[in-house]
Amino acid sequence: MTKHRSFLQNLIKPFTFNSSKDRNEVDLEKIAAQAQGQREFSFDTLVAATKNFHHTLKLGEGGFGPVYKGKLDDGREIAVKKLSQGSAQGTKEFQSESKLLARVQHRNVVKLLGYCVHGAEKLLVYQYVANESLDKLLFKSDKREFLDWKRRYDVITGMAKGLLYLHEEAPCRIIHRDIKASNILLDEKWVPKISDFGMARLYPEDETHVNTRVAGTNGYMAPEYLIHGHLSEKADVFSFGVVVLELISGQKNSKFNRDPDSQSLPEWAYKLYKKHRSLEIMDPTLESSADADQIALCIHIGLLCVQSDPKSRPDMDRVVVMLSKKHSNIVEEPTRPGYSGSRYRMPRRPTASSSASGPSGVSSSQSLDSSSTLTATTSSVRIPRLDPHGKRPVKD
Ligand SMILES: Nc1ncnc2c1ncn2[C@@H]1O[C@H](COP(=O)(O)OP(=O)(O)OP(=O)(O)O)[C@@H](O)[C@H]1O
Repeated sequence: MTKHRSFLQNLIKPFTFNSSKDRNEVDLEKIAAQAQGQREFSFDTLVAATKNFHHTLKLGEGGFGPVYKGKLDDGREIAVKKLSQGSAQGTKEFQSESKLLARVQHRNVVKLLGYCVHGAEKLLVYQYVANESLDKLLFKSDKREFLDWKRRYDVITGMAKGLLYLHEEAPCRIIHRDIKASNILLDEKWVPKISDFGMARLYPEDETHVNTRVAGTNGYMAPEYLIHGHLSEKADVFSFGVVVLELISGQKNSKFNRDPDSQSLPEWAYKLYKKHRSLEIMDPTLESSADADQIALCIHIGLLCVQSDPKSRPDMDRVVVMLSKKHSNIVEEPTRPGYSGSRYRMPRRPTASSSASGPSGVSSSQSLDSSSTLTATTSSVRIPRLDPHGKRPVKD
């Protein structure tokens, strides 16, 4: 029996602690709990950090609300997003989703430091990313030269790795839903960081918001999401492909006008690809830094990503593998690109009563025909009218 007991004690030994170790254990738990608690910021902390949300600290305003720059007492710079009230989520869900999203950690994804709930207000606190967003660099002629080919290639590979992480490796499955040049931020070392991730989880079934963003993000939306609301990782793959083609051409898809015979940047790139002239889409400012093989490879990958049929598009895992190749010796051949909503405007007609898109809501019906152009059908998708910036429904 004694023998038996000492055997048991030996067995348990590694799992028992003396009193000082016990204390350490308690301390560690406390620290962990505090760290966890830090994910919840008090409103006062954010008021102090942003000088009461001073207008001079406003970084901009997106579809989810205004974003302010701030500085915490410990010196960390932050970006605070005040969410618009449209969230369908209650406080509890918002808190648990935000906690989960705060565990998302990747070099190519903006870090969510935490959140704050103050009465009806909900706020998200991000790490501050010093350089501008990709759209501000790429589509402004005086800034484009900062983006030589190496930097653009690094943005492409970084975005691909960040998206792969969100789709397959993060603590929860994250479809971004809004990959576009303005949601790629560059840090002081030009490392690309995907911002605004997790909005599909925080605004899960908010039709109004989804529709606002569908309309507000013309040029990047996968056709099946734009038209039928089908959201999957492949919708992100499509948007990624558009950004790749924008990075190479310096052309904004939603304002595409380089070729009167092409409705969009992907279509233009596809036509040239078919004639073995794909390099002609290259931004002239890249001439001195270009690596022709790498650019051809990226155009090929971009075209695979923007294919009309989501099933034909590669997943991000495959994209990362393809990007690591030296030459464009990929076996997959791209088929026609899907239409991403840049040139076609659906005929608008006012709805009788539209709680989803507000009094100005319009109902349009669309589908893709075999060549991926928009045609009218009886299925209904609500598309609100846009303001000149394409962000919000316009009140009639
Ligand atoms: N973490 C951050 N660090 C630095 N600037 C940021 C950060 N997050 C957002 N910004 C800036 O704040 C502004 C608003 O960003 P936000 O993502 O809300 O909107 P957007 O990308 O312009 O539009 P949308 O809501 O349609 O995506 C942008 O200029 C963006 O560059």
